[in-house]
Amino acid sequence: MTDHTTLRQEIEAEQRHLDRVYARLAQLRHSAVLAERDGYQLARVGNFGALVERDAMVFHAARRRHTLDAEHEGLVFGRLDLRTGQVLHVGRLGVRGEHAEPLVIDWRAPAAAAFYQATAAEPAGVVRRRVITSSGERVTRISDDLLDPAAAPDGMRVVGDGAMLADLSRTTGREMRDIVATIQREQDEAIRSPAGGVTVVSGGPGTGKTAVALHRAAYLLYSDRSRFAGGGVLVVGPSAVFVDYIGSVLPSLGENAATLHSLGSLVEGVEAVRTDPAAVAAVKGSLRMRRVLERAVRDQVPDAPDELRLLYRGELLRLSGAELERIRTRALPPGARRNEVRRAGFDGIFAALWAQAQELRVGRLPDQRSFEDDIAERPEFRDFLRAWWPRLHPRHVLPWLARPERLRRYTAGILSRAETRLLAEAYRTSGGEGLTVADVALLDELDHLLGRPMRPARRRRDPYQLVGGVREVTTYADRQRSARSDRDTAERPADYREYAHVVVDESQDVSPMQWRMLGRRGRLASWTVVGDPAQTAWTGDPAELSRAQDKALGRRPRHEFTLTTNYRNSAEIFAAAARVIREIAPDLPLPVAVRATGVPPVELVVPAEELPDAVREAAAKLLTEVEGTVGVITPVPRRDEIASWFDPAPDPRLQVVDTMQAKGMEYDGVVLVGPTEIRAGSAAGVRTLYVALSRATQRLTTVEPT
Ligand SMILES: Nc1ncnc2c1ncn2[C@@H]1O[C@H](COP(=O)(O)OP(=O)(O)OP(=O)(O)O)[C@@H](O)[C@H]1O
Repeated sequence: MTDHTTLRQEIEAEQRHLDRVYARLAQLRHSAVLAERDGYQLARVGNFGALVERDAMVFHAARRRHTLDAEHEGLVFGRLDLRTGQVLHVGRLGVRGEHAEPLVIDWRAPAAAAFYQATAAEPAGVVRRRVITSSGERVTRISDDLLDPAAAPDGMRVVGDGAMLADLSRTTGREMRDIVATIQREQDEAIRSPAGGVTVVSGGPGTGKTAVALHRAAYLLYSDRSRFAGGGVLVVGPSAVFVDYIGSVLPSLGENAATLHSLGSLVEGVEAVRTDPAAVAAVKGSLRMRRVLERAVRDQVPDAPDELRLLYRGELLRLSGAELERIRTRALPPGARRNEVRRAGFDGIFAALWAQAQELRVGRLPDQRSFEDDIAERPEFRDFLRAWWPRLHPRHVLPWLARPERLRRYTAGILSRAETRLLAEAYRTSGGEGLTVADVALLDELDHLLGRPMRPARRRRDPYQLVGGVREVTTYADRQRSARSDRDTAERPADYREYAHVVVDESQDVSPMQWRMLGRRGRLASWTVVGDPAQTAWTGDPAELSRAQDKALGRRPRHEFTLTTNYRNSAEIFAAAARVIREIAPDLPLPVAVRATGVPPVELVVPAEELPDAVREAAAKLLTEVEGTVGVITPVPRRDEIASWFDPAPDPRLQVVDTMQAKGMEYDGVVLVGPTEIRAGSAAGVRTLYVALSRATQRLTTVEPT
């Protein structure tokens, strides 16, 4: 029998299993439709527990099936032949046959762990591990590892040539892919780490930290759904470009219960994408900004009325600017939240006016209560209160920092003169350009310091509403879940900001003020924090940074994992990146890049005036050499200029990003513009260059102007 025939027979055998699975799914889907049509009476008959389970299974099956239809990804991707003779198929969701026999085990279930963890050295009862690749409902490839040859029964066949490498050689798209079929053992350990406490995953470029973080979110949602889907899982990445890139991984795993945000979009209604120069980001991100903002929130509003005049029964009642200021400061003791003690300020005004009215012996003075009612009715008095002590939004207060006189007062003794100048300049020049990512943490801090005026309660959502225009499979379990989550919503504050689990990606770039912002969202949460200190762009105080991180993460137990294999870069490309980081960290342990292409990076040096043509040509060349995406990575200040060289865009596969937006990203080909400028751009320039050099899977061209 030829190898080819063996392979075909094995593929056919897997196809038969896959057909059975899809047939069963079709049945489950059908019964879900029936269950829905029959209404919710079902829950009242028969064994309650069994019904709930069946409903849940149907719900999951249909929902996941829907996702899979959309994703065209393989439902079943693995098979384990165990020493016991048992055969398990591993897939994206669990499916049971008509007699409750497992047809597919969810990859997150304990029984599937061996698929990722078994090795030849420690086979964990697995004789043969098979990776099954399919397209739609057809098996296209299989690839085996014989882990325990001694235990292999006669006739067991071993086929294929390494699913992992085949997977790594696939073309990079604009969106990250899930790695569920080829998760490696060290990654799996981090993914399945205990749900509580803080899981810290570190590792060099391309080691799969982001992939691990996202699969971990899916794992947690599976292993304790009520806790994590009810409370919410927040996934935070550095930039909007990055969040777009990773946005489809969780849905492809059948998960829609996580919330993805960039650091620039964590505050409701804000979507900041601009970044500050490193020196400015270091000031805005410093914990000292908290003290600066504390002063700001206690300050007078600009253009506040400087006196109050009120004619009452023929007498002029008057509070001077100094009196108003005394009342204001008395009503706003240190630590009080301005928006929450507004009432105390108003009471102070009423009391002062009443005292004056008594002193002036205003004729026919009613009792104090009626006096207050009288003046509270007056529109001009209400206007005064609104102008004197308005309800402040963080977006009202942040621009106060753009006023040099105010900024000097707020920063005196806290920031150095040079830092104050940097900040003043940053706010002066930002003019109409809007907020930067670092400003968002300041807004969040202001929100915290100002406090929130009570808001009207939100309307309850109809738990049986249409989802996306299509009625979701609604089962008893579904309705229970919906009722529960509605209750949760009602019990949470209207500004629901506390999650059950927070995943922080590219954590090395989270500033101290941003850690405070994250900490507020995860006071009761468990955490997954992934990052690589060698890639940090932070140029501020490192001690302050670790203090802020420790504070956000609290005293929860930490579980640390290190990833050691670089799956992204070709060995040739990573060697170029490694040379750069070695300049400042000669002893840093670096990951091993597993894939060689035989193509070294290209280094071009061109006269400055020829730069646009050279960059365009280099990009055009890479677009012909690779099938997937090409990234043009620029120094931060030149992004818009260089993007204009590609207007109109020559190819949808091309993206122009600056070095900050390039964080966490991946392209098949990269044109890196101005390595020297990137290196000199900030105190963290070498690290930033290291990040930029480690973005490409196949081709890297650097273009240096002279
Ligand atoms: N087990 C795996 N199987 C297949 N591909 C993998 C595996 N692990 C990682 N990869 C791929 O390697 C690439 C890099 O992964 P990822 O972006 O998660 O790395 P990272 O550690 O976050 O990188 P960086 O720190 O440079 O941003 C991705 O294309 C990812 O799909």
